[in-house]
Amino acid sequence: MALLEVRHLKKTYTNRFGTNQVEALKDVTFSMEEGEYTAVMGESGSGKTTLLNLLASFDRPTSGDIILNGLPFRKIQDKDLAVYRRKNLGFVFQDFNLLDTLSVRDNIFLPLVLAGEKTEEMKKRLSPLVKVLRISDLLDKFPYEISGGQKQRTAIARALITEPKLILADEPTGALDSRASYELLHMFEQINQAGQTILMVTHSTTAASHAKRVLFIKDGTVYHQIYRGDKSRDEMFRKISETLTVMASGGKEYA
Ligand SMILES: Nc1ncnc2c1ncn2[C@@H]1O[C@H](COP(=O)(O)OP(=O)(O)OP(=O)(O)O)[C@@H](O)[C@H]1O
Repeated sequence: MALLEVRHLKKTYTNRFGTNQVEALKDVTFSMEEGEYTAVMGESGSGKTTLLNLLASFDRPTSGDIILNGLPFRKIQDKDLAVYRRKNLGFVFQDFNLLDTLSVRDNIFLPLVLAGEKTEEMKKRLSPLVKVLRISDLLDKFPYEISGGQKQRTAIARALITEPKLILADEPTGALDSRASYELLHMFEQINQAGQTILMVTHSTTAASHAKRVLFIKDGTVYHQIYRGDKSRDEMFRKISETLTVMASGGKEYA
């Protein structure tokens, strides 16, 4: 059984008066096995954020299904969604979303505090994580005292500490310089090699070339996908660039 199944997902936004409709997702179907690392790419307005919001259970689809670990989101009541999300999903955003009033340590602990986890368990999970992410020395600092790359690594620790089934990353390198981006992508690869399933939305061909698979969204549907297989990263980068060029020029080739 796949870890994540997305079936015929459709999302139509309607304005308040019901006079204007935008079909952001028309019919998106794909699945992800446990341990996969998938990047989602597509032009601006193609529906990537919409897809991520639905996968994050921040919004409900117009029709279609999202099934994580055998449980359709449809069956989860609105009042239970926040707890479900906290237990099963980890989030890494472009702008880190750390709280400036909390130390690095407390930012990382936050989802476990909200879940009522015991202090002992929180500490046990923290130490291996911060070692891998190289933020052990920063735990008593505050977000405004650390660099962008360090903030993003803190955000990754916060996402991983709940041991989520799936990490959803929205443009995680978007606010980082090239060195910090490289470090983050390297870290994602390490985390993935350790078994973590990751889905990352990105505009960056470099970022996507680190993933094991790239899904291309165009006009609200899955237009094409590339598997890394035994391709080198350079080769993967070239394939992604070619696909983006074909897509931008009307995209008949794969349609
Ligand atoms: N809340 C909303 N209400 C109405 N239309 C929306 C809403 N959110 C998105 N849309 C429309 O749905 C379509 C898909 O938007 P979406 O934000 O998912 O694209 P995207 O691929 O993430 O774009 P970008 O790369 O620029 O972030 C666009 O036409 C957008 O204008």
